[in-house]
Order: sequence, then C-alpha cells, then structure tokens
Amino acid sequence: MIKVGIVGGTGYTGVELLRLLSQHPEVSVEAITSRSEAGVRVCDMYPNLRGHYDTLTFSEPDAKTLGAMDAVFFATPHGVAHALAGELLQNGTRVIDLSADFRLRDADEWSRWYNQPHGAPHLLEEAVYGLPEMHREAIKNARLIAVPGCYPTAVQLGYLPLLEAGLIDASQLIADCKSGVTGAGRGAKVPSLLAEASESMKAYGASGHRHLPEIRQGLSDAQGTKVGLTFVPHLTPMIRGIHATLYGKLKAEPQELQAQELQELFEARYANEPFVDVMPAGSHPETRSVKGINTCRIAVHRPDDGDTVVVLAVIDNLVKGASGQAIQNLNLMFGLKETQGLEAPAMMP
Ligand SMILES: NC(=O)C1=CN([C@@H]2O[C@H](COP(=O)(O)OP(=O)(O)OC[C@H]3O[C@@H](n4cnc5c(N)ncnc54)[C@H](OP(=O)(O)O)[C@@H]3O)[C@@H](O)[C@H]2O)C=CC1
Ligand SMILES: CC(=O)N[C@@H](CCC(=O)OP(=O)(O)O)C(=O)O
Repeated sequence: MIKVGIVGGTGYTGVELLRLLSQHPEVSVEAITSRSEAGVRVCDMYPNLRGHYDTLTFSEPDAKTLGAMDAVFFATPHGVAHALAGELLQNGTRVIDLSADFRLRDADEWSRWYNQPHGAPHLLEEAVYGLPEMHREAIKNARLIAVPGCYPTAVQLGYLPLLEAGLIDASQLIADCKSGVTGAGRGAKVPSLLAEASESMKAYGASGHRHLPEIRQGLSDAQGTKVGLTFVPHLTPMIRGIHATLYGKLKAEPQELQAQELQELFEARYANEPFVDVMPAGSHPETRSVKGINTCRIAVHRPDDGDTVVVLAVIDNLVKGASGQAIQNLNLMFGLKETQGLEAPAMMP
C-alpha cells in the first residue's frame, strides 16, 4: 500500500481526496491535518465518510509524521506548501500540491499575482505541471507536482488540439468560464452565502484573475509562442462544476476546412486519454454529466461554417479540477494504472 498524508483535510478538496481515496485499492490515508479540528475524527466531521475512515483523526501539521509518508497532498491555501515541501522532498516523500504554489515557472510573476514573496523558488525547476494530457512522461518521474487549477484545466484541455495543430489565431483567444461556489473553498465568505450566490450570476476578476498567467503559460507551451488570452470567470449558482466556453478565430479561409475536420482533430488528439471525452458533433456538455468524476467532456462547434470555432468544456472543479487530477498524478508517479480509484460514473441528476 502507498501511504499518503493530506495537509488541509477539512477543506472541500481535502474531503474530496478522502472520498475518492476511500475507493483506491493501492492507497492508505495515514495522516490528515487540520489546525482547527485537531483531535476530531474525520467521520465525525464528515458523516459521508462513516464506515470508511472510522479511526482516522485530524492532527496538527507535523513534518515528522508527514515525512514518514510515501506521498503528501497539499490541499491548503497558497503559500503553505512553499514552507513544507522542501523538507518532505529531502526525506524522500513525494509532494502533490493542489494549490498554486508551484504552477508558475517564474517566481516574480507568482509574487505579483499572489501578492506575497515566493517561498521556495529553488524548487520551481523540478516542479512538474500536473496536466497528464500534456506532461504524462514528466509526471511519471516527478517528485513534486503542481496540480493545475480548475479553470486552467478546463481551458487548456479545450484549446490544446486547436493550438497544437496551429489552426487558430493564438493572439486573440477568449475564455468565458463559469464556476460553482465550491471553487471558492469552504471558508466562510459573504459571496458564497446562499442568499448571495443563489438565483444570481456574476463575473469577477474581469480585469485580471490569477489563473490568467497560469493558463497563458500552458497554452503558450502548447502553441510554441506566447498566446494572447482574455479570461473572464463567473460565479454561478451551482455547487460543483466548471463550464468553459472558448472562442478561436480560424487562421485558414473557412471554406478550406471540411466540416468534419475539427471533430476528427479533437477525437484523434484525445483518442488515448482516459479522462477526456470528446462528445459527438453538435453536443452541448452539461456540468452535471461530470459531477463527482475525473472526466472532462468536450464538444467543438463551428457556427454557421464561419471563421469562429467554439469549444465547450466541462469538468467537476473538485475532481478533474483538483482532487481527482491529483490522484491521477499519484497513479502515474507510482506506476499504477492511471485510472485506479477514479473509475465510478458520474451522479445523475
Ligand atoms: N475548491 C476548488 O474547487 C479548488 C481549489 N484548489 C486549491 O486547492 C487548495 C485547497 O482548496 P479548498 O479545499 O477549496 O480550500 P479550503 O479553504 O476549503 O480548505 C483549506 C484547508 O487548508 C487548511 N489550512 C489553512 N491554512 C493552513 C496553514 N497555514 N497550514 C496548514 N493548513 C492550513 C485548512 O484547515 P485548518 O485551517 O483547520 O488547518 C483547510 O483544511 C487551495 O489552494 C485552492 O486554491 C484548486 C483547484 C480547485
Ligand atoms: C469560484 C471561485 O472563487 N473559484 C476560485 C478558483 C479556485 C481554484 O481553482 O483555486 P486555485 O487558485 O488553487 O486554482 C477563484 O476564482 O479564486
């Protein structure tokens, strides 16, 4: 069994790690931290886990306990993994960080967007960006994984086939994205209150959201040159889910492109990807179709055979957008079957 620890076990991504790992035949959760709930049994705080973790108890984060694990997940706010990751790696413990601490390669850029100094710039070179559909081979040999953010996962998976094929003008990409409220975490915040978030929808971060540089970095890698991206996130009245509507201008004259070519491009790009589902032509994927699962469902459209391509991509922000993708990375790092523990279908409705 692979022994794992979770730092930040009371948050939404922490409890989602526990739910998914309870079904993983090769992994045992041996340590889980919370400063505010230390001493409380996990199943007393989260009754959905009764019968699965009846003795596991939250404890204060402690480098010695965590250092005895094969791998540690950080499901913590930005900056926490900076402080602990180096020591764990020195002990031979692999680190899978769900926060943004190691996602940007440039420490100065990270400081600008996260409004704090980067706490571990010396680890950036070895950190691997954990999007398996782009970096599978590097992930297999990695000791430190930066799990992509939820919006960046949906946007990158949607744009990758078009950019890799050089089909669209990469200087004017537009990503219009919607998120459920669990994207904001479990901490009490006024915008997440029922009376604020239900029966209403709003954009936020339109002048610049911290996922912009992350998405730009990944898409620029795929394209080979720096991309120009407008990214506008929205908060929507649902609990889980990300819906990304992505626009691209075709470079070729529209009449040069056969109607079926775009569909075939997407199907070929993701033919061997266990967690990307290219839906039939004309589909409109729903966030509820990925609720609780690690799949990204994608559909590609070309309205009225014109020069604009519209890609629709949906994920569960807590699964493919965080905890499920983190487990997919662990499976790759430890030479397990990539889909292990992630095979159940979505809940419906
Ligand atoms: N929610 C989502 O959809 C997604 C979240 N993420 C990222 O994953 C990370 C976790 O998110 P989420 O689960 O939503 O967050 P939450 O706010 O719900 O939970 C944060 C957890 O971290 C612990 N924590 C907070 N501060 C510290 C600290 N200084 N040292 C140790 N533990 C700490 C908290 O417990 P306690 O204070 O008791 O110790 C809590 O368990 C964040 O970086 C987030 O940006 C990434 C993708 C999607
Ligand atoms: C709805 C909502 O508030 N979403 C969060 C993104 C959550 C997330 O993915 O966090 P990372 O920064 O770790 O990637 C936000 O916009 O800040």
